[in-house]
Amino acid sequence: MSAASAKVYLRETAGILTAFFSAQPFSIKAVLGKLPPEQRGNFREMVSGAFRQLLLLESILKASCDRPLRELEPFVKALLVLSVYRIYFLQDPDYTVVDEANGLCAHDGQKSFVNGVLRNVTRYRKPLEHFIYHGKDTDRHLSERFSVPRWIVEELRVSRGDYASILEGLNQPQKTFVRNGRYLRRAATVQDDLRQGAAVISPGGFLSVLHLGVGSGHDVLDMGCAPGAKFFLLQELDPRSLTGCDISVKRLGTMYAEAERLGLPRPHLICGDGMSPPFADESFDRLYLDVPCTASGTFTKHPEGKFLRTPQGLEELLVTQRALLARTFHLLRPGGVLCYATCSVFDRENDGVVAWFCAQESRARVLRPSVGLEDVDASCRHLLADSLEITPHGFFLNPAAHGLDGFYFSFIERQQP
Ligand SMILES: C[S@@+](CC[C@H](N)C(=O)[O-])C[C@H]1O[C@@H](n2cnc3c(N)ncnc32)[C@H](O)[C@@H]1O
Repeated sequence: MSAASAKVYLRETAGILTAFFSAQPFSIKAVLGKLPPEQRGNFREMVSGAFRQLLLLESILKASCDRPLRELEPFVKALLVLSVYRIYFLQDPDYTVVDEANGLCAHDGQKSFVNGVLRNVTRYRKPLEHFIYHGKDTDRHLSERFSVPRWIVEELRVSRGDYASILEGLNQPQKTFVRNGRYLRRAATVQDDLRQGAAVISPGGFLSVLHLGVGSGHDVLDMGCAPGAKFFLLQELDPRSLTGCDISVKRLGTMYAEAERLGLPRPHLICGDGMSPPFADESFDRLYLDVPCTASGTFTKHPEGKFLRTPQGLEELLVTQRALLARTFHLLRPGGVLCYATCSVFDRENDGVVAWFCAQESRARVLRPSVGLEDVDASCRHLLADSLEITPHGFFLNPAAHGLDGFYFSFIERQQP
């Protein structure tokens, strides 16, 4: 790759980090869309890697910088974080990193400051372990080791004995899965897989849809359906009717082209709010409810999410999740089944919501179908087998075992009166 083209993805990565440090909105997806295809992999690696290790990178920088990091211009901080990531995690040659950081500086003042800090980083280089706290405060140690805000460590610790392993699993690069029809396998090269008609889906999403018990005589609703990973698998199961509903017209809009790409009939989609659903009660036999959540199970894929979520945001989501479950349950016919799903690893968003709901709705009963893996390619079946846990109210794809996306699902039947 030429030096000039190398700079494009570096500049874009620095741009994303600058926006983040300035508390401005940013879109990694939008940048991916405008980069030439051959630069996307480098950009993705760089931006995900920097967010994955952010707290550790900041610790390294603090040791080499004579000013508090919060006083640095966001762009300069971004450039330094990125450079330290390249030096420590990509083992890029020091001189290339310094040279390319220089090339992105706006003026000589920036250049000499960046040079000075990076000179300290490389001259007094110490192993990564040196920058991690190793004292008695385990939460602090884990927060620094896995570069995750402390509140996330605490949220996991209160409900999961294996919280350290989950944090480790979530800090790995993503493993992508795709399906062809109703068959799941590891992606080879995602772009090639997509060209050949595969669809990306998380292992947990795949298993939850297949075990909802959709039959040819069923009317099915997918609430919170966009952009459609589970919807299109539901469509493959060929129910009597399938309706997708989502509050976001923009997200719904992408689903028609995706159906066409997959060779499926034009989907029946309705823009509506699950809090006041545009359907009569008792209209459906099966309901897939993919609620908005912290998406903490997808920090492997979107490590920036670790820093965008907040404890306050989690509390608000819990209120929404309970309300959506309570409201949509009435859309089921007696004997119907709802799948409550999240891509969260926080127990309060998962079993916590289902337990709360079952305690106040006498007609709700948790079902425990046996979740088989026969539709999963033999070469990766063990990954799912090791990761799938039965919880008090549902099933949990645990990232601890192999770094798969965390996912939770529970099947709740509306009992006959
Ligand atoms: C986890 S995402 C769904 C992912 C989707 N099921 C899939 O498999 O591709 C949650 C979705 O819920 C939608 N949503 C959030 N609040 C909603 C509400 N009150 N009513 C309906 N949809 C809502 C969001 O727009 C978002 O598309």
